[in-house]
Amino acid sequence: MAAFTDSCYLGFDFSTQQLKVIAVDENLNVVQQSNVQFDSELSEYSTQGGVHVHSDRLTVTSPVLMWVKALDIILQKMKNAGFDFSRVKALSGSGQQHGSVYWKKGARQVLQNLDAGKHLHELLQGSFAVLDSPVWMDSSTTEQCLNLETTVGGAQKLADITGSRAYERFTGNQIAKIYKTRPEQYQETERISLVSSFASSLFLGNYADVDYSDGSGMNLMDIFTKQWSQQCLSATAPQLEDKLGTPVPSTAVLGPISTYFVSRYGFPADCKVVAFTGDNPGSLAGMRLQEGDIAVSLGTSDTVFLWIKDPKPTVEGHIFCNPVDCQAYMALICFKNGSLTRERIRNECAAGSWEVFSKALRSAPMGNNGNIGIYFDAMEITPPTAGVHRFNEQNSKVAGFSEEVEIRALVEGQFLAKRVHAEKLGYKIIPGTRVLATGGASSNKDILQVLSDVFGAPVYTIDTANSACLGCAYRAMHGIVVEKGVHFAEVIRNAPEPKLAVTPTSGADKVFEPLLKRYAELEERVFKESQQ
Ligand SMILES: Nc1ncnc2c1ncn2[C@@H]1O[C@H](COP(=O)(O)OP(=O)(O)O)[C@@H](O)[C@H]1O
Ligand SMILES: O=C(CO)[C@@H](O)[C@H](O)COP(=O)(O)O
Repeated sequence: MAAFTDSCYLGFDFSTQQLKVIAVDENLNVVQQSNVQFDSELSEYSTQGGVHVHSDRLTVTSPVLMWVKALDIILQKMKNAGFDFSRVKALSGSGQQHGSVYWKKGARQVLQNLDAGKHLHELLQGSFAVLDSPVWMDSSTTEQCLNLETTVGGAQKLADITGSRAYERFTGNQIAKIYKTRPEQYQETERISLVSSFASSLFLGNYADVDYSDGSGMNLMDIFTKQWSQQCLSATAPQLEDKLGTPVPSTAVLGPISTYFVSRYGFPADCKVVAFTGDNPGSLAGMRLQEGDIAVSLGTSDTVFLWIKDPKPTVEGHIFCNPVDCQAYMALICFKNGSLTRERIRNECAAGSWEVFSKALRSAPMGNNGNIGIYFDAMEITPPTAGVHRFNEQNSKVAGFSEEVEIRALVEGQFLAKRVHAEKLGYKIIPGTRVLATGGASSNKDILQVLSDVFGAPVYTIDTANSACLGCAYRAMHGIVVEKGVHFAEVIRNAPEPKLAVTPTSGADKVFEPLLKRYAELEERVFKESQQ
């Protein structure tokens, strides 16, 4: 029997639609979970899906004070539930990737002198030079992307340095836009954080450095030297290095928790804050990904990611530094039209019910009688194009599908896209490949069945869909022993293994092989037509 132990570790996730937290004990058992939904529990900020989409349909931001208030609320909820904060030895966390926070001159001092009698959102009201933080859904910085690529010598050259060609949502391009369109606010900015390092700054009571893994999503850091690229910094905005701090290993202990949390919630004074990272890197840690596995995250965005040793950056997809092993990397492809598009089709074709949606998935045949759909409600990232496109089995465009066909076309199309783009980057599904699914939609077995059929591989899940939180609770635990040279894998050796959720339906490979080819051709056609 596992030994009883009182200590525990917290992992937070500041994701797109909500703030979540998980506590694990020394035996890696989850002992507490909580969350705060931005739209419903912080309705005063009027977000939809956690964000504000601006009138140009390209600019997407979130109110930074909403995230601060969410932290006040979640800690209060834990306190009300009787959670004993004095047990917390270390904490870490993650944030939606690429988003940026602009701290106003003087904010460091405010962070260092927080009055434990007041809420954080009251204390930090005047601490941000930009109140609406650009987030990963933003695609308004094409001009800045072109400028950056031209300055460094092209898209591939930029990918060779930073792991990615210029992407609109990447933080450097967002900073360049702020500098150009709001120069006074840029001048007023003392420090720029990612959502992840902003969140760790709150716990630290000081500016926290950006970690290598989330820092790889900025188009500013050299992923091989793990330092800022001077060429990229100077192409982005003046005095930028001063505002960014220094990148640190994702395993770094940043310091003890701020006295604010000690006095207000009863955290121990020596509770350690371990560097926060991106939500996808956090999930990589939580899912116990092994080489050869493919992770599919079905959160607000859909992402596909892998653990890799020898990165070869290209102009499609991203290479990030690995969050748990400084020698390794992770490859990632991001799809913007994930859960929110599934929700739209659910609302239009399944009376707003996931059960009805699932029933429709089960009743339409695998392969959907050759009907294929591409549903890019918002400007997609992979590939960068927008619009809804439906094709019948002869590849002719059709105006609409029946409700059942529409639902299956959406889910099959989303997974065909994932496999097509992963294979384009050279990833092969081989016997023994495991697909590890996570994120909100991974709780839906009928969606996972389609994933398994399209990938021709078994799909595994872990007990919680919040793998980023879990991974960060594990990372917090690792932070305590990392200086002794203990590897992450050793720390999580006794964590529960992912469990088999579904296996491919017999005959799925024959159905999907031709569809993969057709999907790739149709998507290419849609993309080319959009460029004319
Ligand atoms: N049963 C379900 N079937 C399909 N999707 C679901 C189901 N339950 C939740 N979801 C989706 O999960 C999404 C939230 O996933 P989550 O990983 O928590 O997102 P994020 O971390 O980006 O905030 C919701 O937008 C919702 O569409
Ligand atoms: O942009 C990316 C990854 O590059 C997104 O995956 C964001 O990190 C948002 O994550 P979710 O809130 O959808 O989990």
